[in-house]
Parts: sequence; structure tokens; C-alpha cells
Amino acid sequence: MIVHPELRRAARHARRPLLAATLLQGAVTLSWLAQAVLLAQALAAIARGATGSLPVLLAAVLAVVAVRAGLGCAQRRTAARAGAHVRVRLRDELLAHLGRLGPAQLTTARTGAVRTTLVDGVEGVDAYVSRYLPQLIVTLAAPPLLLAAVAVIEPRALLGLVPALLLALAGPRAWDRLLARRGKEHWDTYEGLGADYLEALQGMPALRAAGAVGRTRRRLQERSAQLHRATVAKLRVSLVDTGITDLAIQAGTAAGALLACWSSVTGGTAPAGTYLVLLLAGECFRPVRDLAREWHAGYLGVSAADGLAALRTAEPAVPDTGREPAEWRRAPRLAFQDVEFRYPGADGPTLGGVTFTAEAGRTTAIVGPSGAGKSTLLGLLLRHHDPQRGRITVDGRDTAAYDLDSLRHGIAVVSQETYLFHASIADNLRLARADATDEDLERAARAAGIHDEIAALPDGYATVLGERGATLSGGQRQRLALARALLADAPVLVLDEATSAVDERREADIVRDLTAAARGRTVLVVAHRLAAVRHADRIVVLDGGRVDAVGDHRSLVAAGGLYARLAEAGRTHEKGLAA
Ligand SMILES: Nc1ncnc2c1ncn2[C@@H]1O[C@H](COP(=O)(O)OP(=O)(O)OP(=O)(O)O)[C@@H](O)[C@H]1O
Repeated sequence: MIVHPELRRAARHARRPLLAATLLQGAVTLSWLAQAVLLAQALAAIARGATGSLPVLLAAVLAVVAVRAGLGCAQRRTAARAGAHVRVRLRDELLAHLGRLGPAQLTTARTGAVRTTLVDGVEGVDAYVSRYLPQLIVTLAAPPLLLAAVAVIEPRALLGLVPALLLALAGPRAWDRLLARRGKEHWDTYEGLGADYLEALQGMPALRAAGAVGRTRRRLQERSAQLHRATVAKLRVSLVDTGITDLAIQAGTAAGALLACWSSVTGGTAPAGTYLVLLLAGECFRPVRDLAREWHAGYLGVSAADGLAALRTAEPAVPDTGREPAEWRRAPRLAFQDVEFRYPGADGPTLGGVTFTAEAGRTTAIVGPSGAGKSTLLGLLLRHHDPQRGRITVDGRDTAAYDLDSLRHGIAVVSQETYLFHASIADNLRLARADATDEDLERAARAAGIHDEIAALPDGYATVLGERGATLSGGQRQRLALARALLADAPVLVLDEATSAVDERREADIVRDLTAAARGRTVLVVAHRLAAVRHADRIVVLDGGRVDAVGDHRSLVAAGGLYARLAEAGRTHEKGLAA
């Protein structure tokens, strides 16, 4: 009888249907009581030899059975509706919260584990809330009423029923803590296995290339065995629970019946009363038995409750307290002022006092060696984290002053890791703008250098892409993601190695077309290959988390610093490839 606060909270999403389901469950229980009364009267009539009233009594029993069938049906429908409501609201709430948490959370949580909580955990909550909770309320309310009825007819029967009922309800509580612990262990193992499988499936090409498929299979087998052991450990405790309840039910029913028979033999109770007590003794325990059954259905919800609570209450890496809508009339100017940032738990700062501006409506490139902090800068602009010192302003206002959703909406991003969904090309593009016309899609695709390839497909823009865009090449995926970002029509466009999978010739063409298509927007580009950014209005050279130099291609090459060395290294690499 574990009532986790998270599950109580979830139940609030469907107060009314749950109340209706509980009342209907109560009515079902009352119908059993009515049936017991009628059967007791029929049995007493048979004992007396007064069979004249039997047809009426038996017809009444049949009517009660029919009514109960109807009530049961309505109860299950109402409970299913309540459960579905809880599921939808809970998933929606969790997804919205995950969206607010941003990528910072997803670098610490495993995707497979989050998926298990969102899908299986929420299913478990549905069963707990819609089936277990109504039965729990009925189980707490009905037996006292039945005991009161028995007390009126034969108080001595209570000597057997009350202790047994108390044992059936309170006995298993001694194991609640252990059961909760085992449940948590089981859930953690289950979540871990889900995450392991997802990772193995997604990383199958890498595993195959590394010849590590066999090793991974053995590791997954061991994890499955671990889950089996956790399930058995949990079942053992659960079985003790059920055993105690069953024992109490059997003993209580037998003791109640014996006491009623003894009372009848000694002339203390009339036959009708004895039959009624015999039948009511069984009815006292019916809700307890039903509760044990529903417990097994809703148990997964109890196990998942901690994980759900952790997900729902996870603190975003940045506070969303800004109220200003990011609705810039013109492309805004971006300014980084003495920005210092250290990742949580990192030894030293990743950025140590970065200052530069990206002028409104211009293209600014950020270049530098691997690990210089380029992606980190872009992450700070999008407020995946906040800097510990310094400011980042957009259109003269601190990024923290903007409403987080609208800030991120105003900045379209294409990163190295594009994400395409198992849907048509058009649907993938329209994620950026649901009301975009076919002409809009085509214009964006042309600018991103992918239109001709889409048009050559038999189904064109209606072509369904495999999961993560599996049916496209890396370069095509990137260009589609670029088209999507252009379609978003955001005043700021951020490209983080957005063309890294495209060949160098193509990259130069795309960047030229893109610059034309993005004219009027403020564009921030990070690229390894300097050829992709040499035409940028301004180039910021970052090294070891500090700005090494700022200028245009010509002046930076002339200055002969890090940029010139990077440009030289790029040229040597190109020659090497050409040779
Ligand atoms: N989530 C994180 N937690 C801790 N450290 C991180 C995290 N992300 C990046 N770093 C560290 O911050 C430093 C800068 O990383 P960043 O990705 O910003 O560099 P970059 O210049 O974009 O590199 P590249 O050109 O290779 O993409 C690196 O040393 C990296 O290890």
C-alpha cells in the first residue's frame, strides 16, 4: 500500500474521472453485498421449506448480477479514460520540462533511460492511478461497513474477522520499505538495460567497425541476467506480501464461518442471519483480494515514481526568469563582453574573458583549433549554460532578460549533429515553420544546395526519410538541416560545423548561396575549413578559450598569427589530398 507523492500528484490530473471510477467501484462492491443478502434469504427460505419466495429472490440475484456487469463495464471504461488522461498530461508535462532543461540535461542523463521513464514508467503510473488507487479507497471504506453489518447480526464473528482483516491490510506494510528498495533496484536495472540497448542499436555501425559486437552482446546478456535477478528479488518480497494477505484472508473467512456456525448451533443466531454472516465474511475480504491483484498491475508505477519525480523536478542549467520577448524588428547585434565560463565540475575555465561582437545583418566566423571553445560560445549564446562572468547581449539586452523559449526561437541553429525524423522531406522541413508553402520549401532547399537532389527523387519532397535521415548521405542530411534552419526565418542564424560533411568545393558554393539567402540576418559560423569562412565580414580567432585575433581573412593572413598558420595548414592538407 505504497502511496508515493509523485503518484498522488499524477492522480490530480484526472480528479473527476478517478472519483467517478472510485464511486463505480464502490457500487460494484455494494452489489456484492446486495447479492449476499439476497442469497442468504434464499438459502434460509430453502432451509425453512418456504420455496414460494425463491423465484423472486433468484430473479433479484440475477438482476443484481446484470447490474454489476454493467457497473463493472462502466467502471473499467471510466478508469481507462482517467488513466489515458493521466498518461497524456504526464508525458506532455515531462516533455515540456525536458525542452526547458535543454541539452545540458541530456549530456548527463542517458536517452534510453529517459525514454524508459517516459514510456514504461508513465504506463505504470496509468495502471497505478486508474486501477490501484480506486480499489485502495474502496478497500479502506468497504470492510468497516461490512463488519458493522456482521456486528449487528452476530458480533462474535468479528473475533475472527477483525484480526484477520487487520493482518491482511497491515501485515504486508512491514515489508513496504524492503519492497520499495527492491522496486527501485529493479527499476534502475530496467532503465539501465533500456539505455544500453538503445545505445547498442544506435551505435551498431561503430561497434561493427570496431569488431565489438560480440563483446557488446555479452555485456547486454549480463545486464539482462542482472535484470532477471532484480526481478526475482523483487518477486520474493512481493510473494511474502501476497502470502500474508492470502493466509489472513483464508484464516479470517474460516474463523468467521466457524464462529457463525457455532452461534447457529448454540441457538444464538437465526438461520438467515447465519447464512448472511457466512456470505458477508467472504465479502469482507473480496476488496482486499482485488487490491492485491491491482497492486501487481500498478507496481511498475511505484517503481518508476522516483525516476519520474527526478525528471520532473530536474533543475534547468539556467533560470528562465527573463520576460522580454525576443522579437527583434531587425537582425540584432550580438556582443560577447569579457565572457568567462567553466563547465560544472571542470578543472579550469573553457572560456577566459572572451570579447567580440557580431554585427547586425553581417556574417561573423569563429575559427580556432579543436577544443578552443567555439561550440561552447554558441551554447552560451543559446543559454544552454550561463557564463560565470561577463555578459552576452543580443540587440543590447542581456540574453538572460529574454524569455528563454523566444530567445531560442529567434536563433536558428544548424550543428554538426543534424537530426532528421522518420517522415517525409517536406514534413522534416516544415518542423521549422508549419505553415510554409511548397514554394517556401523549395526556396530554402535551393539556398542550402539540396533542391536538385530532392527533385531527382521519385517522390520528391514527399520522399519518406529513414530514421535519422538514414537514407541520405551525411552531406545531404546537413544541407537539409540547413534548409530547415533557413525556413525558420529567424533573425539570427548559427552554423556550427554545419557543412563539415560536405565536400570542400560544394561547401564553398553552399556557403556563398547561404550568405545570399541569409542576407539581412546576423550569421555566426563555426567551421574548421577556413575556405568556408574566408568571405565572412569578420573572423574571430579563438585559441585556448581566448580571442587571439579579430579581422577579415586578408588582414588576418597578413598579420601572420594563428590564423595564418591555420590557413597554411589547410592549404598543405589540400595539396596533400590533391597529390
Ligand atoms: N559538456 C561539457 N562538459 C565539460 N567539458 C566540456 C563540455 N563540452 C565541452 N567541454 C570541453 O570544453 C572545451 C571546449 O570545447 P568546445 O566543444 O567548445 O570546443 P570547440 O572549439 O568547439 O572544439 P571542436 O572544434 O573540436 O568542435 C573542450 O576542452 C571540451 O572538452
